[in-house]
Amino acid sequence: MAAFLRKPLKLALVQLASGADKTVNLSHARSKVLEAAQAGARLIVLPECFNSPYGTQYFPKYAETLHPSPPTKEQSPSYHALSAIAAEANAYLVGGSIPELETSSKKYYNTSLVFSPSGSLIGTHRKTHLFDIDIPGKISFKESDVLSPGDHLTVIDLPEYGKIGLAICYDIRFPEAAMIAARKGAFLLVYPGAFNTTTGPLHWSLLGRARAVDNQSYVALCSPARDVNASYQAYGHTLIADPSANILSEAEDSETIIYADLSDEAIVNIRKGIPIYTQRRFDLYLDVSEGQN
Ligand SMILES: NC(=O)CC(=O)C(=O)O
Repeated sequence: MAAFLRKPLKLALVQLASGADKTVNLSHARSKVLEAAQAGARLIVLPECFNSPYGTQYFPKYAETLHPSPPTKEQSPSYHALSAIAAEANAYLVGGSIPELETSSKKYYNTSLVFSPSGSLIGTHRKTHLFDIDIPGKISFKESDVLSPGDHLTVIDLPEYGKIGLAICYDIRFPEAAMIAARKGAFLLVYPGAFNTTTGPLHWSLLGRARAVDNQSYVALCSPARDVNASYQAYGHTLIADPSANILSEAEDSETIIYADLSDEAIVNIRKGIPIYTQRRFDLYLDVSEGQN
């Protein structure tokens, strides 16, 4: 079996505490990413909306322009900060996500930027499934009031290590995208995400483990730390699941960094033991949208 992960990798997920001040958030992200790099992490992940509070009322205020790429520092301070932080840390950096304004279409997106250890942008993902839910008496949220959905699935090659699938938060509820990334060879599925205190206890860990067991890949879910004064309270519980769906590490709800050592053997062994990869009947479910009314 070909290697999915070419050499062992220490992964760090930063459960960052962010506030209203973007400049402070960026400099705080820098110090936590450098701390993770100092501990040996070579792939470091920040949470969804890591440089702002999370909420539809905040997206326009905090949005940055990313095109044409590279943007100027005025257009996107976060782009330049993340690029510099990745280079200083000498690590791959999944820059959580930030609200993006595409000036040509005047559309807003929830966008993740990924940088190499030299500080080059190597991938982006715009959240493809928007968080529009209504659970009476608990939580109503409608990202689509402000945001537009991205229209691409994202797999990024980290040259020394292999491929990662990248998606954002609500995207995890759609197993098709995860399976496509895994079948393209991703050893890890990364989700910066901000579940809340209603859906988090119900589904966060379940979905992380489900995507791991479906795909026999590592899964990383990276949340902001909970801010009890915020209008939207993130669940926290940043976690890393292995390809057998064991939770290798899980945070509580306050700021912290969690780590895991990822190896190719863990992927190869579970795929040998429970060989669903070769047992799949794609002849029976070529087009899963067929059942749609
Ligand atoms: N915030 C999200 O995008 C998703 C979420 O909280 C959920 O799916 O639950």
